[in-house]
Amino acid sequence: MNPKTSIVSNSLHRDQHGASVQPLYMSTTFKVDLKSDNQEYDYSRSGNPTRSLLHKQIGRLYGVAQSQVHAVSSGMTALDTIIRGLVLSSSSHVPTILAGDDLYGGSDRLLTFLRTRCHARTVNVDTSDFERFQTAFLSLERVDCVHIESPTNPMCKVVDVPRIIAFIKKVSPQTYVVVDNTMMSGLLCNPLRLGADVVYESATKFLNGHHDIMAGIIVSRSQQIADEVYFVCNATGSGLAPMDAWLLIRGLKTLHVRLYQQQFNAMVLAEWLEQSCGFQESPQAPGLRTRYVGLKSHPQFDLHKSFNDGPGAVLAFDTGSLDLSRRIVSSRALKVWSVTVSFGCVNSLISLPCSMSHASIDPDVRKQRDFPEDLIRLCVGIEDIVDLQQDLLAAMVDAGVLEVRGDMIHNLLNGHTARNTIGSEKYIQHSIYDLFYGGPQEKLEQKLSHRAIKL
Ligand SMILES: Cc1ncc(COP(=O)(O)O)c(C=O)c1O
Ligand SMILES: N[C@@H](CCSC[C@H](N)C(=O)O)C(=O)O
Repeated sequence: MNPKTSIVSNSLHRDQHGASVQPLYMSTTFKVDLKSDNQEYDYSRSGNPTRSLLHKQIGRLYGVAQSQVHAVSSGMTALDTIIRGLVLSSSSHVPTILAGDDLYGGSDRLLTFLRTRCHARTVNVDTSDFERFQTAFLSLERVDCVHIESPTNPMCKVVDVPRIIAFIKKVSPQTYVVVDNTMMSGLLCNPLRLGADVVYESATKFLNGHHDIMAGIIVSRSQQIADEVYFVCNATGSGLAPMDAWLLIRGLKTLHVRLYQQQFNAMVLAEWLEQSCGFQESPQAPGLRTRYVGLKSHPQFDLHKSFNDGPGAVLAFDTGSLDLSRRIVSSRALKVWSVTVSFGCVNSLISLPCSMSHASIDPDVRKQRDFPEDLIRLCVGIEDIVDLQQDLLAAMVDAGVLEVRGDMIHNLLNGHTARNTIGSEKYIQHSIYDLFYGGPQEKLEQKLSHRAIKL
């Protein structure tokens, strides 16, 4: 069964009263039957039925057994749990982690903490450049864990996940490959199928989608790895609270419709930023560059498409000037876009990573890693696309990025610019169908007719 169907299904649980919606077990303790030697629950740190239902649902998303899934209190807790369980537990040598050089600021902070305070060795390399990655890997005596994230947050670089995994499995099968799949979610990419050992997500993002809980999920390739992960969850008490697990189960049911609309909006915005909104001719913003893996102009568009089922809904653009970027993000003209960290939510968010989500990376380190300080990140929600375009355009006009000529402002305020020059419905549809199915709508229909089940 396709996960789009199974994660909505009510067959997740068998409630004694036949409740259609999953029950919430808001209980710390469970009565112990001393005569039974296989009682599932005694204490919620060790296990809770609502959390177990969530494990089952995530298992359906990733195609693994419920026992290979663990839900924890945040995405960072997920990474911490994996590292404690699989990397730091080795006492015979200095644990070594090889990670990317464009990764979420909090992950970088945790790896830096391990290096500076916990005697671990962490090395960063541009994982989107396979040759550089390979050289870095081979120069290290022993690597316990390779940590990858694709597309990277926030620069949207693509890592050749299948190639890296194949290489590691060949030259160093004992090295764990850990993938942060937050930017894609299990619906768009399943790194376990590509051979990863452990996949985790900040479920705070797409999986939940409503910015009302913090959560992380860890999915293990084998039961042996899952048992190591479970040991740490139980020992440290990092398991997700029942109410949050319940909310996450609910959020997951709409994952695919949210993601579809979010990607649709992101596709249109990215193409518009790149081609139609007049940036190229803008003398005020000569350094403008759009970064989105859904754009054919992205240098790794084909690579991304080869192992993912969609482009996701995070894009970014450089303006060429930090001052200009600050003016856009802080513009009072922004009414729909909210200046907020995070992504994957139904609401659209705009941010300046250098002073928000990635501020915890030392400015000198950001410089060494060519982190563009003027980068603006857009995390696209499910709102009406024209409202999103108009709002952004108004902020750019306000910030002085775009020159307003003639009737442009009139058109802008009346929505004509957005509808007419950005795209008729047809244009919009083509862009998303093109990406997902490799051709315009007519071809899609042909393809669908072949795929349809003959009744
Ligand atoms: C790619 C990525 N991984 C992990 C995390 C950590 O997740 P959380 O905030 O749920 O701890 C975040 C954001 O916070 C993220 O963007
Ligand atoms: N102040 C927070 C910032 C969280 S950023 C959250 C998210 N991953 C993103 O990329 O926007 C911190 O210090 O962690």
